[in-house]
Amino acid sequence: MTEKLSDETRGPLLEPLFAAGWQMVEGRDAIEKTFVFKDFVEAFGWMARVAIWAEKWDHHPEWSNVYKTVEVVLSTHDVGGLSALDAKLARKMDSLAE
Ligand SMILES: C[C@H](O)[C@H](O)[C@H]1CNC2=NC(N)=NC(=O)C2=N1
Repeated sequence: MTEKLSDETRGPLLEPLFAAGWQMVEGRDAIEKTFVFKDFVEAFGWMARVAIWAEKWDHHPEWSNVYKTVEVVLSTHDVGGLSALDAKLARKMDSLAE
């Protein structure tokens, strides 16, 4: 069952993501990161690969794409804030962008 991150669990899960360029969304329990790729094909290819994992895990990003830039916000709507699924999807996004 998905649960909102507790005070004890959020530090260890989120600190590595902050070090990797993620940050808290102002006024919301959500994380955001802007990914910039070489061109549109790279950006959209990455989105397609992420989408397969998102669907597999039934956990979907809020994102927008303009040419080679993808702005991502992750939060768990079912719990009204961050859950471990957001950290898991963020790590997958980072590894697929490498
Ligand atoms: C019914 C379905 O499983 C839920 O609505 C899933 C789908 N994808 C989701 N994605 C995200 N980011 N948060 C959710 O709470 C969520 N819930």
